[in-house]
This record gives sequence, structure tokens and C-alpha cells, in this order.
Amino acid sequence: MIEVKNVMKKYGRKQVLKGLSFTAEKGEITCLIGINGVGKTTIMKAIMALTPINSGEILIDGEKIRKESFEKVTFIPDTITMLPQMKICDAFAFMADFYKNWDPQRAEELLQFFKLDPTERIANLSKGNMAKVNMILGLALDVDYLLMDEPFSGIDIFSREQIAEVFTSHLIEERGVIITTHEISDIEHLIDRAVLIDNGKVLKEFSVEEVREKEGKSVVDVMREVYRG
Ligand SMILES: Nc1ncnc2c1ncn2[C@@H]1O[C@H](COP(=O)(O)OP(=O)(O)OP(=O)(O)O)[C@@H](O)[C@H]1O
Repeated sequence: MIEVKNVMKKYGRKQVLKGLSFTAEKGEITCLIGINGVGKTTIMKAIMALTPINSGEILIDGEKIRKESFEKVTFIPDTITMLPQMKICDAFAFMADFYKNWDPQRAEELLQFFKLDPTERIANLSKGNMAKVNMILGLALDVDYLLMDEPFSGIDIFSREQIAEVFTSHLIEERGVIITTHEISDIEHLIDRAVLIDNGKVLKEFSVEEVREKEGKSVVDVMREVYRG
């Protein structure tokens, strides 16, 4: 389980996170929802210790993040971090060299699933294919938790559907996934938990299925209630 407890974060004088708390379980897809600039990426960076927090606590399976935690959790940012002149196969070789938990078979399986050519250069990829390669770089790591920043942002419906298929496959099943979005409607059917964020805090955290079954409401219905008051 990833536990984010009462986290405060300032950039300069700007207080971005104001005592933000939520949990994300293994085997579930948890979605952080909020408008642009609300602090979703900052939360992910804080979980990965890529940005310091001012107070509060973040635990992964009950432990504070340390060097060994990076074998358990990985972050897939919204832009690819590989050099543009690299071919997809070069990027995979780089990952294999750098990470001992890189799974080449899984990378190959995903490459075939997405019908990507391994000799294609990163610089020449379309936005959708770039997002898919970026996703493979994270999914082929043998980790328990995946943090994905806006994996569906700015890509066409067919690419979105393909990526969505991965979310419901064995490639995700046992893992804990945290994704961010400011556009929930496309991915509502994929997520287990929703965390609604505004003004540096969690306004509501809920099980999507429970709300659907007990109250007959969609995530968008709950968002309307919470954000519009
Ligand atoms: N390194 C930084 N220095 C100063 N301010 C920053 C920095 N990173 C983010 N911010 C500010 O913190 C706030 C939260 O940013 P963040 O990127 O976490 O939001 P977000 O919810 O992920 O937004 P988006 O949906 O647009 O990706 C924004 O107002 C942003 O301008």
C-alpha cells in the first residue's frame, strides 16, 4: 500500500499541497483527479522522492522511501525521458543496463501488442506511439507500484483504447497503479478508486464501484457534487 499522510509542499512561497492524504492499494488502479496545476504531478514526484516535502509522511508498504524502494515503485512521467536520437531498441537496451528488474520478454510482448517497430527512432514517433513507448519503459519493469502521469493525455481514441486494454490485462493485475488525469470520462471504467483534489487537499476519496452500485453515480456525478458544491 502507498500511504500519503498529511503532506505539505511549498514551491517558494506557493503552498501547493496543504495536508494532503490518501492511500493506494496494490491490485487497484487509483486515479488522482483535479484541474491543471492542482498538484497531481507534485504528489507523484513526492512519492518518488524527486521533490522534497515540507512535512507529512509517505510510506510504501509501511516504509519510508529509500534506495531499495525504487525496486518496488516506478514513475512514468508524461514525457519520454529517452534521447530523441535513440531507437526504441536502444532505449530498451539502456533500460536493461540500468535496471536489474527490467523484463525484456514483457517489453517485447508490449512492443508486439502495440505493433511498434523497434528500429524506429524516438524522435520520429507520433505522439500516441511516443506515449506507448513511454508506457512500455515503465510496464516492463518488474515493480509492485506504477505511477503514471497523464498516460492518456493528447492521444487519439484508438491509441487510448489500446492503452486501456493494457490496463485491464495481466500486465497490470497484481500491481498498484496511481494515475493522474484532468479528463476522467475516457478512463472512468478502468479505475477502482478516485481521489478528488482541490486547493492542496483531498476533497473526497472513494471506491468507484461502490459509489456506482450503492448510489448509482458515476465519477463525473460525484465530481459535479464535490466541485460545484
Ligand atoms: N519546480 C517548480 N517550481 C515552482 N512551482 C512549481 C514547480 N513545479 C510545479 N509548480 C507549481 O505547483 C503547482 C502544481 O503543479 P503540478 O505540476 O504538480 O500540477 P498538476 O496538477 O500536475 O498540473 P497538470 O494537470 O497541468 O499537469 C502549479 O501551480 C505549478 O505551477
